[in-house]
Amino acid sequence: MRTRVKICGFTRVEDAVVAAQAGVDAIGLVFYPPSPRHVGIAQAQAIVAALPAFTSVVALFVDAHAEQIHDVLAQVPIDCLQFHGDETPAQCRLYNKRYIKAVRMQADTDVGQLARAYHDAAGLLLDAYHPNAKGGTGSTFDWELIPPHCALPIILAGGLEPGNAIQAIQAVRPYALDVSSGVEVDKGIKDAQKMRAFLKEVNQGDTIII
Ligand SMILES: O=C(O)c1ccccc1NCC(=O)[C@H](O)[C@H](O)COP(=O)(O)O
Repeated sequence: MRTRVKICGFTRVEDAVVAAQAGVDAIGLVFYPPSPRHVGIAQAQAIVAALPAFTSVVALFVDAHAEQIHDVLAQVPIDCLQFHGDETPAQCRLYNKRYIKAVRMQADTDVGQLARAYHDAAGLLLDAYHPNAKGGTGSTFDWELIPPHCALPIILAGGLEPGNAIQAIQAVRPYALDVSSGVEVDKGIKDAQKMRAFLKEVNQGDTIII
């Protein structure tokens, strides 16, 4: 099975269009005001309206109030939610939407236990831990912490870039890769060449494995 790619943290229509043309599977929109990649409703609507069919839209939240999430869902066509905070399984299930639970990996993180707790998630996104940031840090983590088998699709994130995508695919064999900082010129500003290079590398990685 080919490795899917989500590029996260778009703030500009033109960047999302380039990503879609290059073959990205999903784009991520950050609805978390402290993030430099945060988008408002109008900007999110403009980005989604510019996308072709079959490019999924993932909306990312960090411990958001339910009203904020309902507000986004009512106004922006979202395919999937992504929770990056301390949301419980019950909170993730409130919206009748497919969801991804993000986990910031530490030495004692029990991925198997999390997969059981969030058993109805569409995937577990495994990201680097940082004491002061919830995501989008550009840091990798020790991929040895990921168990070889998991009941949920694994979405590998954290410090990916053109240059380590093949290595990531070979080491982890994830369902998908998720990248943000590694394809940017600045936070929220994507680099067309880096996005294309990343997607090309993932295709190469899949070819090597097959
Ligand atoms: O991107 C952000 O600013 C962000 C802020 C708060 C929580 C999550 C955030 N991003 C989540 C993502 O899905 C990123 O793509 C993921 O953390 C990987 O980021 P990076 O290491 O920069 O590739």
